[in-house]
Formats: sequence, C-alpha cells, structure tokens
Amino acid sequence: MTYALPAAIERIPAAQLPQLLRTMPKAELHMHIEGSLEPELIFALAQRNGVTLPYDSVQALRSAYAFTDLQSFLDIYYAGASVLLHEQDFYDMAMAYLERAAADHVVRAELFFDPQTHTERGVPIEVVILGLSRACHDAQARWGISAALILSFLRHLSEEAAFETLEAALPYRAHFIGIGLDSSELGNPPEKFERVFARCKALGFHLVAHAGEEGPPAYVWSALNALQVERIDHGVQSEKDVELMQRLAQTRMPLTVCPLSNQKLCVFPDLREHNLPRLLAAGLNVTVNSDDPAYFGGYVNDNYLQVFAATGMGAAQAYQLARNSLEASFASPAQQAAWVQQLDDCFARFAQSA
Ligand SMILES: Nc1ncnc2[nH]cnc12
Ligand SMILES: [Zn+2]
Repeated sequence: MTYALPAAIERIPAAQLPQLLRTMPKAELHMHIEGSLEPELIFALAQRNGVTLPYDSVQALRSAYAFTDLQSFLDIYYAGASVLLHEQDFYDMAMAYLERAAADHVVRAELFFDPQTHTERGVPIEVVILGLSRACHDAQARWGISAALILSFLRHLSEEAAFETLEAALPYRAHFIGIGLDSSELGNPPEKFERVFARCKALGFHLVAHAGEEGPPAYVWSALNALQVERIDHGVQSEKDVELMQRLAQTRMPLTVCPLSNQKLCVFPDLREHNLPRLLAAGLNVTVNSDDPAYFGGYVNDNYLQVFAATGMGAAQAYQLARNSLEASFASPAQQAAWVQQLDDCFARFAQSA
C-alpha cells in the first residue's frame, strides 16, 4: 500500500532532498538510550562518579568502535553503561539525546531502556526509570518533543529474570508505555519470553521485539505469533521468506529499520546493498531509526541522509518513511493526525518553492 502523496511532490528537485530529509517532521521509534552515550559523556560521567574505564582517552574509546557483529558491539555497549549510577546520570544522558533529536525535527521519540543492565550492577530500578522519565517530561517543555519510554528485557538472560524485572518496575508503570526485547538475538528466540509477554499484554503495555536483525525469519514469525508484538525492531531478514513478507505487508506491521546500525554490525556492510528500498517497494510499513547513535556513527537524520544517498531513493520515499514513522508511533491518533498535517505542510512548502 502506498499513500496518496501530497500534490506536486514530484516537483521537488533532487538538490532539495537533503534539506527535506533534515527538516521533515518524523518519529524515532527504535533507539536505545544507553546507545546514545557519546564517548565524551562516558568520560565525564566516569570522572563525576569515580569509575575507572579501561580506556585512556575519548579517542581510544572511540577507536574501539570497530564491530564485526552484534555481540562484538554489545560487549562494548554494556561496558559503556557502567558509568551510569545516579538518577542525574540517566537524566543527563536522556536530555542530551532528546535535545539532539529535537534538532533533527523528531517530534516523537520512543526510547528503549535496559533496566537489567543497571540493576545487575546494584543500581535501583527507580533511579533508572525516574531519571529517564523526568528527562522526557522536561524535554517536552523545553523543546516541544514528545517522548516515551519502552522497558526492554535482555534476551540473553532468563524469562524468570524478565518476570522479576517486570515486578520491580510495576510500581513505576505510569512512567513507561511498552515492553521490548533486545540484546543477543541468535540462540535466544522470542518464544523464550512468551509467558512474560503475555503478562505484559494483560497489563495493557504496548509490545515490540527485536527480531530478524541477525536472526532468521522464524524469529520474526515467533515475535508475531508467540509474543503478539505490535512492531518488529529491525526485521530486515524477513526478505528471505516470501510468505512472511506477504504477512507483514498485508497487516501493515511496522518494521523499525536502522540502516547505519546494519552497516556497522555487518548485516549490510555496504549501505548501497541495504534492502530498505526493496522492503518499501514490497509494501512493508518500514521506518528509519538510529538504534545506538553514539556507536553507529549517526543520529536519525544521518541515517536518512546516508541511506538515501547510497540507494538513490527520492522525495516520495521520504514522505512514506516519515509518515510511516508518525503513524507507527504509540502516540494518540489525534496527535498522529496533527503531525501528519505538519508533514504535508512541509512537503507542500518544498514543492511550492521548487
Ligand atoms: N542493535 C541492537 N540489537 C539488539 N540489542 C541491542 N541493544 C542495543 N542495541 C541493540
Ligand atoms: Zn535495537
């Protein structure tokens, strides 16, 4: 399915495309807030909290960001998160990301956080949740960006540990809107978490899961059927299964795709080979996101700019991707409609000035 595009979209010249991509209103639906910790902030927090890092300098840390696959990244990502100890640390991290996102014309951001990464180190879960939630609230007041939190279970840990995390988080349930599943995908299929996701659904949370990042199409099927998710995070491996592609297209299941992440983790080592244009052409409800922007070389606009430059997509695809992102968000239908109107106005302005 494609949208009725705003009139005269084809008049927008290719030279205007980068500015259009930068300024169009968009939602970011797949980013891990711990993955927004820039090396400079890691060092500043390490100093503030008396944490010793196994790197001498910001440059030494940054030069360690050469990944071969998901696990090689996760090892460094969990080490980076070790500097987060106090509520103010979580607040500062989230404010830094939300300011950056607002500058990229993100009107809605849905942020994953991994409580188990912190509770396993002795940080109380309320420190994590209340620091992040206060930042979401203050960012809306300061920059007008709408932000919400999604609590993500670490899939390399047990379902029992996920249940314990859920119980510990429930007193703070007003501060998060959904449940996700991330970390090491291969060997940890979605069905491992079927019962805890059923409980989360009964509690009224939105449900999403990483599936088909490195894992096979079977993992996407089980995220859909066993976990009953409302969005698939990544999902790029779905292309290997014709029947799955039909199911995703027919149900307009959102896929939160992260081009620079896929490049850095060698899923698509060459961005020119990324399957985003093919997924879009097949009628899938794809969106563009940054995943872990501090580690993968770019925030959401960098993802748009680089994947468009590499694959030759144009203004019509830009409109579809931005609109998909707004409508796949968990914001209210009225709020989504207001953002889609802003998007249409933005495209009309570019078409008029052409
Ligand atoms: N790309 C990714 N895949 C799985 N877990 C993650 N945690 C942070 N980034 C992730
Ligand atoms: Zn992710």
